[in-house]
Amino acid sequence: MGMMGGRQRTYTANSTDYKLLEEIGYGASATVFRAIYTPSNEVVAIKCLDLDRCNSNLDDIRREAQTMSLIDHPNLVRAYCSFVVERNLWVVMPFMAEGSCLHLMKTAYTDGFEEVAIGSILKETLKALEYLHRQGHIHRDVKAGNILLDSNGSVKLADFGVSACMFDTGDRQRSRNTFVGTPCWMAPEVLQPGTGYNSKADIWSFGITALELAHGHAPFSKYPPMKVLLMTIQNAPPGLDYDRDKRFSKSFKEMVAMCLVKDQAKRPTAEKLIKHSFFKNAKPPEVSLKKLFANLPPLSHRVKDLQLKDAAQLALKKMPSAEQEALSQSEYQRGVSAWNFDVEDLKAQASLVNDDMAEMKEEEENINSCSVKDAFYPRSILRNFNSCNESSQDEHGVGASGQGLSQVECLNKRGNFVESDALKAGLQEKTGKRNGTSTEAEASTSGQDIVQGKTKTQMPKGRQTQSGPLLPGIVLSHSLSERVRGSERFDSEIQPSAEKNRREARQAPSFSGPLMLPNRASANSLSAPIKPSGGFRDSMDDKSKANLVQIKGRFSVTSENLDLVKDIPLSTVSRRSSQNSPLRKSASVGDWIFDSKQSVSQPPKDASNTNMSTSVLLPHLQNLFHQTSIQQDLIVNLLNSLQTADVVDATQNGKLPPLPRSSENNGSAETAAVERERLLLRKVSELQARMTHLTYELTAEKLKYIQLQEQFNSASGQEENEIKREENV
Ligand SMILES: Nc1ncnc2c1ncn2[C@@H]1O[C@H](COP(=O)(O)OP(=O)(O)OP(=O)(O)O)[C@@H](O)[C@H]1O
Repeated sequence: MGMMGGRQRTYTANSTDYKLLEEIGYGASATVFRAIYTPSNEVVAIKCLDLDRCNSNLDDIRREAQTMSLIDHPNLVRAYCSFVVERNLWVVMPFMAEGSCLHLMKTAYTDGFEEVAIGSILKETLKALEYLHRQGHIHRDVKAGNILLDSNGSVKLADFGVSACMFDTGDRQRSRNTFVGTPCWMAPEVLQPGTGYNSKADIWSFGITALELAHGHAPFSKYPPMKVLLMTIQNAPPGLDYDRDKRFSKSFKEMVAMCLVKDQAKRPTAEKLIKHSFFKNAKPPEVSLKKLFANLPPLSHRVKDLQLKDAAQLALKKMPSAEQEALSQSEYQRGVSAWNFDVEDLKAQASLVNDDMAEMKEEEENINSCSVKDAFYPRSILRNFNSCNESSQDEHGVGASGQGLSQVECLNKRGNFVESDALKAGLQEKTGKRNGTSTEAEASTSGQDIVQGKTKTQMPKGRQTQSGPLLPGIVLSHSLSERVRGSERFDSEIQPSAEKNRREARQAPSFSGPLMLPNRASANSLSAPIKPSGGFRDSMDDKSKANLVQIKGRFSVTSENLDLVKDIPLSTVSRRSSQNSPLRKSASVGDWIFDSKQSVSQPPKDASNTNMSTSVLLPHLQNLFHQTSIQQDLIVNLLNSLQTADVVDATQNGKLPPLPRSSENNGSAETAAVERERLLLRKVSELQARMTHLTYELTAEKLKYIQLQEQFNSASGQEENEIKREENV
């Protein structure tokens, strides 16, 4: 049983005493529900943390839970009690009817709040920080998502999941050299391992939160975590812009600038900051904040709307990029061909696809960066657990106990992704009632949403309601290996879709991949290496494989669209015939080489078969004749162009020594002239050799042509004879 601070109201650690109502929020590792505590009929909030997704030292969880239950401040959300239900930890807290500032902004204030409201929110938050810091704690996750509002306008800072005790020593002190929190809000010194940090890290996050409340989003929030990390370390600190943010006062801008100083030593303490003129003028929250939610639907409706939005975005993210590409192209075509398109709509759709593809990359990067991050910083996202502990209600024992808030390592962004994925899985997954209890549990989220006293019956017998105070024995009763197995099981249950997504993303064509050419010479790229195949082409269907030469941006360019025969008059040669031609382009040198085996020693089988009817043979031979004459022309053209181009090239490339300009250096001029002559001679002999080679090819082609003519003549003679014979008969 837990008590409400030092006051008399108590809360039992028994899940059957709580009726879960609708979902009111969700985060990386937890889902929060509105609930009724039946013994007193009081509305509370219950945060259900999935223990399988938290990978922490359970002793730390217990210590942290004990410590957190001792925190008591009007601007801090404290836990009434906590207990384990199935594989979840339930944390019972006061219900904050208007949810988080982040939710509120997403719902109705996408461009941020007015300065008056911001002033009140920040002042209350700063009071909470001042208290925490005085108690020796660092919150480490100050952000709009963790600032909760009640309908009377009161403001409370929540989620101590990543908080740490400044008085920690030894291992726990060292652990403050780890990466904890959400990158956008994290101070430079937190992002640089080894630097060490203190409560001033919260002041930086507080400054970022101020910008978040002012603009509706945190600076750099569109970028992937690793980029945010680098930008925070390398760039000048973000701030309110004197031109763009004209609507904000000088004192607000000044206060933000004080918080966002890179050198932590130069940042003010919470105690000092609260004395700033910006806060002196701040209005009481009940005056300035109530009107923010005056005309809004209840929190549960807002949360549902946001979930739908998130789900739609996720669905788009899951769409393989090829489909997105197709969608994008079809949208483009539809828009362009209809001529009645709404430009704004098109732009929005295009940007949606674009953004989303960027986000998909981001997602991928997040996954990668998380593993990188985890390698650098063993603790990524940490969460808070709180326990009710009847025997530890000493209000002042926080620092004295020396037990700092533990760090509870949880799954990273991937977990976040899975969480969103798991939304579909329903309430039972989130509340520790997974096995065969879905119907009842789901019913609890619909309609009037009340799960009257069903929680107990929903528990599987074997592990039913391990409720009671959060003590090591209880938590540890799930042995670590069991939890690891559980974690694996969970991963395998939920991950396939996430994994599939990632696989799909990986298998999707790389838009920045190399330029792939079809397996034949492209006449306008004489020096380009020809790749007969490529990974990229493998992912395409055969038809597009044959034609695809480049994919860039959102639209693929196919060879159909390209004039491949710009420089040399190959356009008359049919593609197929040029492919089968004995003349092919050498990939390495760009020379035309002659496959004499194919052309001379292996006369066409069809042609050698004199029994074949002339009507079949004739078009074939005509075609060959046509090809051969084209090839003859081609060789002559090529020869001519080579003879001139090579000399010009050689001079331009500086292979030949320049002729001396003055008569002063006669000796050196003579040497240069000799050298030049020598090089020219070599060039001439090279050209001669090439010419001989080409002449050989030409002769071979001529020979082939004569052979074909002979075959043609004999075939037509035979046919004539046959016709005559038939006539005679
Ligand atoms: N006591 C409460 N009353 C009302 N809403 C709450 C309460 N606690 C949490 N919420 C809502 O639930 C959301 C998620 O809660 P919380 O931040 O504790 O989860 P989390 O998993 O730690 O998330 P994150 O990792 O994003 O911080 C909050 O942003 C808020 O909207």
